[in-house]
Parts: sequence; structure tokens; C-alpha cells
Amino acid sequence: MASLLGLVSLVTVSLVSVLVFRAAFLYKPLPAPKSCINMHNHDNISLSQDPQILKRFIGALNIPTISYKVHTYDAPEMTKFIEYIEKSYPAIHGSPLITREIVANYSLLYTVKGSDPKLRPYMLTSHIDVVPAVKELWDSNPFKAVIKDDGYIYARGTMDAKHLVMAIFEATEFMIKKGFKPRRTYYMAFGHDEEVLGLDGAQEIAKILKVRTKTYDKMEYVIDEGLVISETKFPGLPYNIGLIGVAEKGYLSVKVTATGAVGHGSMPPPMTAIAKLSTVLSRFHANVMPSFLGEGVEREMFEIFAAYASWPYKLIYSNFWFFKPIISYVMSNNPTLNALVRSTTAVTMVHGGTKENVLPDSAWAILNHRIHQAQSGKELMELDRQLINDDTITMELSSPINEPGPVSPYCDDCSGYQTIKHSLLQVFPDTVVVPSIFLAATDSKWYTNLTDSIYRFSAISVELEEMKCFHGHNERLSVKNYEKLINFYHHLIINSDEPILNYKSKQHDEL
Ligand SMILES: CCCCCCCC/C=C\CCCCCCCC(=O)NCC(=O)O
Ligand SMILES: [Zn+2]
Ligand SMILES: [Zn+2]
Repeated sequence: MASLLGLVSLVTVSLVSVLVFRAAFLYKPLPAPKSCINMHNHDNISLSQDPQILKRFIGALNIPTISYKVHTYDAPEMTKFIEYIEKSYPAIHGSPLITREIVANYSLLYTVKGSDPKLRPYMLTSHIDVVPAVKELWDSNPFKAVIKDDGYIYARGTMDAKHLVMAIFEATEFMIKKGFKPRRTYYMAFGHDEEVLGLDGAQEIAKILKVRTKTYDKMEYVIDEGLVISETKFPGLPYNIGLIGVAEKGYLSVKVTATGAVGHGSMPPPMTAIAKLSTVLSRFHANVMPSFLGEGVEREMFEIFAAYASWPYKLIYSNFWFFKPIISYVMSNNPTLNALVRSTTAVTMVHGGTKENVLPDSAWAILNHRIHQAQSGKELMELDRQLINDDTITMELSSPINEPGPVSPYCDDCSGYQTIKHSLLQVFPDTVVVPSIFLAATDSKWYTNLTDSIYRFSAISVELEEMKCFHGHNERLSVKNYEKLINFYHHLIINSDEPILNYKSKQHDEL
């Protein structure tokens, strides 16, 4: 007995020593994060100095460029939006350096010509369409933007994603007016049907650019809508967290149909199409997919956390291999963090009867899956089949399968990642920047042939709680965030002109 106790004590002491050693020596504490690139000697763009900037944003939000389903969107509003952009940005549309192409009738592709053809171009991208909004559920009209006393602009598209479209235009207009001539060519691309898979817009833009980029080999990088800066702090980390999406989850929608006896609502049989379907659907929320925490880029995320965290959290983040089950459990209890670690299933549409006293012969539902990098669409279909476990229920694809995309590089010398990171830090200092997986789908999935370096990042800082505003009610963005977003692109455009820097050694020199 005594020797057993001795052995247990020895193992415990050794384990604790390993955990403490790793925390103390492998992840040396780092000072507050800041950019290694000195602030450029240029003006910041200020909303108080130019009130027209906000007016232009509000005007763009008030055009209901809604996508409904694949190939179906409000075309006249899209045309109105294009005209609005042309009218709002005279310097861009009059510049000899800039050409505009209207792709597939409603998407926009701009080329801002750089002076050095040897530099590979990069691309700033977003989308002009928005999802529908149920007016009655909002506190104000979703297509009549208002700035409220809390300092927020409320309207559909403020977070997803007209803020990016307009901020890219504002930064470019500002710079062109000041006589800026880029060295590196850049594209500005705005699809018109991103919310319904981007088949008409971004897919066509990609085809055009594919022909062009042959001349340059591949693009330097592409930045699209994506993850944000989280103001919600991680335990033990006193900083905001800037998450750059280096990969995108896959996308798959499955239509599940159950059939049953038709008849009169007054004499229901024990099982009907709707009863069968609802039994099956409830299983999808009771049985979540397995956690893959640690098999994706989150491992690097926790290693970076380890360097900035205070004790005792430093001990946890430094020893991911040991604390993984606890971290996974905690993350699984928050919908946003849960989506980082596993494939997800959401039942997003259900359709059954058409008359209140008639038993319908069939009922269907859509399972909307987001596929983690560690799984495939085929695997998820198989898991669905096992969970349904009923041969009378049919399953068919209701969207093409988009497998999870490749992981873009995020090393110390990866110019696209580092240029975005340092532009972020110039505008949002004291932010810990980490690579992460983007939870949803973007138009950038069409651009994978154009570059190996695609980053999904929206430079706004928000609380995790605000994630429900994406596609939800009372979507909003603070005026302060909009100003910073414009300045982020302003910095990004300037920094992208620099030759590829050795960011790592520079960082050490200047810290
Ligand atoms: C320390 C970890 C904190 C994690 C914070 C995660 C922050 C998540 C940030 C953004 C999520 C945005 C989701 C909105 C997606 C918008 C794109 C879209 O609608 N695409 C279409 C689609 O996917 O259906
Ligand atoms: Zn979007
Ligand atoms: Zn969206």
C-alpha cells in the first residue's frame, strides 16, 4: 500500500513538474502586442472630419440588395447599388489607374494598377448582397439605417458585409484623392450572391481573374470577410483577440424527407410523416459531432495564448495536450466556440402540411452542415444516415458539397498573413493575433485557384455576444468600428506596397 502511495506521489510530482516547466520555460512571457511596422506618416481617416463618409455608408445600407436562394436575388436593387457606388466615389471612377468591370450583370471587379508589374497583385473582397430581414422583429427598419444614441448604426448589412465593401471604397477614394499611386496592383471584388453560394458572382470573377493571374503566377494574398477581433476576453488573457481565418469550414445541406399516411386530422394514425420527421430531427441537436480540438489550427492559437497569459491560466494553455478535454468541454458550451472545434448541424428549414385538418403525405427538412477540416462531406452524410437509421426516410443533397478549404500559410515570413496582422495591430494595438478557422462560408472559396494565401478577416472589434447579430435581428456596427475598419484598409493598402519583410527579425528589433 505504502509503495503504491509512493508511486502515485512520484507520478503526480513528475506530472506537475512537467506542466510547470512547460509553462515557465517554453512560452516566455511577451510584452503587450504591437505592430513591428512604424505608423506610416500619413493621415488617419476621420469620420468627424468628413461626415459624408457615414452618409455614404447609410445610403448603401438603405438599398435592399437581398439574395433569396441560388440564382434568385433582387436584381433591380443590385443595379441601383452599382449606380450608387459610381456616384459616391468620383475619384475612383475617374482615375486613369482604375478600371471597373461589371461581372455577370451585378458583381463588381475593380483593378487598381500598380507601377511595378513584378510585384504580385493582391485582392480585397466582400459581397454586396445581404440576407432577408423580418422587419417586425427589429426595433427599427432593417433597410432604413439609423445611428442611435448608443453610437451604433442599425441596419441589415452593417456586419455582413456592406461595411467591408464601403470601407474598401472609402480607403481607396481617400488615397486616390491624395494622389496615391500604388506600386503593387490590387483588385477589389464584390460578388452579388455570396449569401446563396456565390455561383453567379464570385465564381465568374474567379474565372476572369484566373486567366489574368497566369501572367503573374499567383496572387500575393486575398482578404475576404471573416473572423473578427473578440473583445470578450479569454480567461487569463488581458487582451482582445484578433482572429484571422486561415481556413474555411466546408458546407453541405441535406434535404431529409419522411412520408406517411394521408387522411383526416380527426383520425390520426400512430405515425405520420411529420411525427416521423420530427423524431429524427430532434436527434441532430441531442447528438453533436465529435470534437476535433487540437487537430486544426487552434493548437497554434493556444500556444500564442500561453505566451501572453497570466498564471495559473498560462499553465493550462501551455499544456494543451493535458488539458484538452477540459478546454473542449468549456468551448462546447458556447455556440461560437463550439463551432471552432467540430462540424455542426443546424435544422434551418422544415416543411409539412398545407391545411390544418389534413395529414400530409410527406414532410421535409434541411440539415445545414458546416464541415470541420478533419472531416469530409461524405463522412457527414454517412453520420446523418446512421443517426436517422430509417430506410423509409430519404436523403438528398440540397446544395453542392463544398469540402473544407485548404489552410493558408501563417508563418513569420508569410507576407499576406503578416501584412494583415501588422495592419490590424496598427489600428487595434494591444490585440493578440491568432490564426483560426472561419466558421461559415465566404466567396473566397471560389478564389482558391488564384492564390494559396486566403485570409478571412473583418477588422471590427466586438463582443462574442454580438455574433447573434449576423443574419439575426438588430444587426449593428458602432461608428467607432466603422472608422477603424476604413483605417485598417488604408494601412493594409500602404503596407501591401512594401517588399516582403522579414517580420520576425523586425519584431525582435523593435520590441
Ligand atoms: C478566442 C476565441 C474567440 C472566438 C471568436 C470567434 C469569432 C467569430 C467571428 C465571426 C463569425 C462570423 C460568422 C458570420 C458569417 C458571415 C458569412 C456568411 O454569412 N456566409 C454565408 C454562410 O456561411 O452561410
Ligand atoms: Zn457575408
Ligand atoms: Zn451572411
